[in-house]
Amino acid sequence: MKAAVTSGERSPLDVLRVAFDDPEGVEGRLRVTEFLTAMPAIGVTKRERILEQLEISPAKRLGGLGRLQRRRLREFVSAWVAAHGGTGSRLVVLAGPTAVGKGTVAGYIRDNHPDVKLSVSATTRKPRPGEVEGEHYFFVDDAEFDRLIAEGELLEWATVHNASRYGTPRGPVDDAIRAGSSVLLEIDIQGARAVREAMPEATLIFLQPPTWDELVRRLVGRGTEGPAEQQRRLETAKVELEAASEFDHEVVNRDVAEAAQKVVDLMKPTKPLGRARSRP
Ligand SMILES: Nc1nc2c(ncn2[C@@H]2O[C@H](COP(=O)(O)OP(=O)(O)O)[C@@H](O)[C@H]2O)c(=O)[nH]1
Ligand SMILES: Nc1ncnc2c1ncn2[C@@H]1O[C@H](COP(=O)(O)OP(=O)(O)O)[C@@H](O)[C@H]1O
Repeated sequence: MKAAVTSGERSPLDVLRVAFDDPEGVEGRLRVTEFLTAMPAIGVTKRERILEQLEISPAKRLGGLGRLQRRRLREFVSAWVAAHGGTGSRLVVLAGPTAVGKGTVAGYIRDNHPDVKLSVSATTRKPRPGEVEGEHYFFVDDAEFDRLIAEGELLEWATVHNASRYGTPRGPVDDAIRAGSSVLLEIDIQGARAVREAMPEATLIFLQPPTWDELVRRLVGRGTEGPAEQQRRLETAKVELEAASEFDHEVVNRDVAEAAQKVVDLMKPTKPLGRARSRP
């Protein structure tokens, strides 16, 4: 059974992805105990402490873990792999309601955290003043966007605000992850859901406004939409706010620099577990 976990160049994160995708498959039927013991530098004693810390019963199989247990195990494995010479790189998605400040926070990270890689999306919308080709977006026409979809070159794509299409080029993301870097995708809620489907080990962050009134103020204050479009986007925002519970983390965008720092901190592989938490 060990082969299922460490066969060839497959990382433990790949094994988790396969197990969660197909709970009845070989990897899905692996006991968590077998999976952990096959990882570098984890013996039986340490394994018991880890399972206690993760609050996972030793009898559990990978495919039988609940959503929170899967997330805790994925985060642990990502940190453990990073600490033991693996890549531990992370795909992180930043999404949230329109006008919450995703673009502003992502832009702040691009300008102030040069160590963080940001995915540059393809879009069919026209560039705005100050937007630079290949930095803010790859501006393409509909025919080119259709080609990107047809050739499987997009990790995900969506039509946003019933208008333009936006999509995440797969190549640069795969290259960065393979190189051991973490990558930040600033995309809409639909895109976040698609990434969750395609790459369950991705970390999803929901950017929250401090209050609804502040969100309205930012949308109106931005001045990029007329009253009718603003109203339509506010209706969409109400629905988008309900998606927060599908995300792994929430960050309130009260102050841009503070929110940016919280996102960057969430991109770092979590430290391997410390002392076992005393049970309440
Ligand atoms: N699904 C998806 N959404 C994206 C992508 N890139 C940007 N978006 C989203 O598209 C929306 C519109 O972005 P943009 O036109 O830059 O700015 P906005 O109209 O001022 O919000 C924002 O919610 C972005 O998060 C992408 O690659 N995929
Ligand atoms: N923390 C913040 N405090 C006040 N205004 C903000 C903050 N973050 C963003 N904004 C403003 O809110 C508006 C919407 O931000 P934007 O980044 O375009 O949102 P999104 O990309 O989520 O649609 C912009 O005018 C931006 O300057």
